[in-house]
Amino acid sequence: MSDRPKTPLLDTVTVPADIRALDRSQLVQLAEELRQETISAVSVTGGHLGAGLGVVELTVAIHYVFETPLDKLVWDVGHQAYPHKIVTGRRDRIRTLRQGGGLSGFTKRTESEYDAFGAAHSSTSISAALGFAIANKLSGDPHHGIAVIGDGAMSAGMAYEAMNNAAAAGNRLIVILNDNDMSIAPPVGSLRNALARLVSSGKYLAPRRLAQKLARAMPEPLHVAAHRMEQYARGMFTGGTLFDELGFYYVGPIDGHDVNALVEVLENVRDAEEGPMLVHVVTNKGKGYAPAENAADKYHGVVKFDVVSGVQAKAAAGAPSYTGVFAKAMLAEMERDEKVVAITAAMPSGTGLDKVQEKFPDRTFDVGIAEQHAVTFAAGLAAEGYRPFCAIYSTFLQRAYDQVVHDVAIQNLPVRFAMDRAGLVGADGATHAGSFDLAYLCTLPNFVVMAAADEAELVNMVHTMAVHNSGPIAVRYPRGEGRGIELPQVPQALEIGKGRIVRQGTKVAILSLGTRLEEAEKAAEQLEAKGLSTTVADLRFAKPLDEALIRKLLTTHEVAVTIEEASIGGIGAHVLTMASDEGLLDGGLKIRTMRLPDRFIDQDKPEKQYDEAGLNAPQIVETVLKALRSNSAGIEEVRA
Ligand SMILES: Cc1ncc(C[n+]2csc(CCOP(=O)(O)OP(=O)(O)O)c2C)c(N)n1
Ligand SMILES: CC(=O)[C@@H](O)[C@H](O)COP(=O)(O)O
Ligand SMILES: [Mg+2]
Repeated sequence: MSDRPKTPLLDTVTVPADIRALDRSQLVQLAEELRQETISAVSVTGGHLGAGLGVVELTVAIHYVFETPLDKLVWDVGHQAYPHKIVTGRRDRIRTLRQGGGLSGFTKRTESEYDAFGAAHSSTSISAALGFAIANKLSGDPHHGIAVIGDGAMSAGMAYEAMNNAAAAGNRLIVILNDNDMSIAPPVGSLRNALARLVSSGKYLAPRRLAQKLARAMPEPLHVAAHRMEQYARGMFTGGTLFDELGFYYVGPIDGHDVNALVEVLENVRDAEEGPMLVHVVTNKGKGYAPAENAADKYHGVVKFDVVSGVQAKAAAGAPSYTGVFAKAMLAEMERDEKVVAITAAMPSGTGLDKVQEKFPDRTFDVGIAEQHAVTFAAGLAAEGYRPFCAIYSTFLQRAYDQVVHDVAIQNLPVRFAMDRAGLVGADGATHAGSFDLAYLCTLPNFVVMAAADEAELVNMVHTMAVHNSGPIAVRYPRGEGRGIELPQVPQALEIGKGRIVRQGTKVAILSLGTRLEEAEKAAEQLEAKGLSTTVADLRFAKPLDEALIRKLLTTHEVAVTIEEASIGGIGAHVLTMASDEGLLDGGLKIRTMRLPDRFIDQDKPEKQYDEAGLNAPQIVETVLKALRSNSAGIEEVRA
């Protein structure tokens, strides 16, 4: 248990009104105590640390200047909101972060009135804050919509869609750009250079401040001319024009760790008649905690750690992660075929492509937080004969669905999709669960969709994708470790649409897709022990179905159960559709589908989440027994 820091001033703060009751001269101390409390809390919970440490002063200044929760504060991604949670009535629960029944690791409307908008997927904050701003303008409410968005999140198109529409909000919309020159990895693209120019032009603030003072001192007609001069002053000296052209009044760059400077600027911005405003603050990710500041990733995501040394708890040496196996398989494919290229959307380490980038820097592309662009960029590469792998988490690929349909499926272009984090993901909770990729991909003509049941399967599936060049193909695999089984030395290309029997029985058939196979095999053991001979099949392909295998299983067993770690609309739905189309249900077959429930599952340990989802061995056994007890009407007969 890490010793709690001494926080005499923070102890007097429960909600932001308590901050606003303080003297401004006390804010520096408050910020430091808030930083120490954040470090202490995350040392026992793990989670996102660096981003939160970078916005401690900003959090204090925003809640000091603005009348939250009446002013609506929207944190982009929300991973930096732990200090915000501590000063908005949740300090007593901050050590339950990202745990079952505890606080979410992101902002969440149902958790607090101070969480104006839920987040976790990036770059939504300006759109949401604009919604609040326009609502206030329409209702005559003088309060603001405030978006705090990072430089990484600013690389997503959605941010520009929102800014393009923002002028209508006038002074009700305030965007605070938190520029720490970091995404999860260093940021990419031209925006980074534009922001760097802004930051390096520190002298800029003086001329504009001078122009402002002039503008205010002049009578009306000259005031307009001076205002225009002030606008040009901005354009002349900095890239602030980027935001000016989008209709924002650019203010910055400001030292994001100088709480007094922040308060002064935010008070001016709050009271400005002009708008929308964009305040550019410059911060350090991991600020105030040396192990984070000195880490390459600035402690973006950490497990429990020792506060004094910063050393993170070592996970017991287990099986290689699916991500690591994927990266290794990608390296082999890129060695073998120079046409194979790899694309990530700001997740090089999360997808394992950082390892690939080291070896093949010219054939590995980090496009920033831009999944839509990533997919169509890959489609362009495929159209030109390359073999692009888009490595995008299942949940983040949701953002690029139209590009998947319109640019890839309809044109039948051979883009490969490596969908990591498929299924339930544990501490990140519902926003990051990869629940829907089977539903959203298996409806698409031309697509081949696979699910790896273990890490050996994943190696063969990556190879299958590399050599499959006649249309789009996707593989899904979960977060975390594999089963610790031997990997194929020479990967084998799988026959498209062919599943496999992993255990032969006669009475019960379990049709598994993906890594629930392990639970299916356990369930088969338990059923055999009850005298119920059980077949287990790994379908491997969600699309195209192995119709011959499925037909055989459904016509030679009394009970059939499908199981997948995916929402409704996955393999179960497709097997039932095939079975009903072919009349395989007419002969009294008892078939049940097991899938994720039709609700969002909050953060918890993955095994607990799968228990809650009803997808573990005991629940498979129970499903089979209930089916056996049911009569022809499907009604469970109660034993006398
Ligand atoms: C659509 C989407 N893609 C990817 C991610 C993964 N992700 C979480 S935080 C982050 C980096 C955000 O960088 P920035 O906005 O600069 O915030 P910082 O961590 O630097 O404070 C990324 C890529 C995400 N949350 N949402
Ligand atoms: C905040 C965010 O979206 C990412 O940092 C995400 O939490 C990473 O997830 P993994 O830890 O599964 O890579
Ligand atoms: Mg950043």
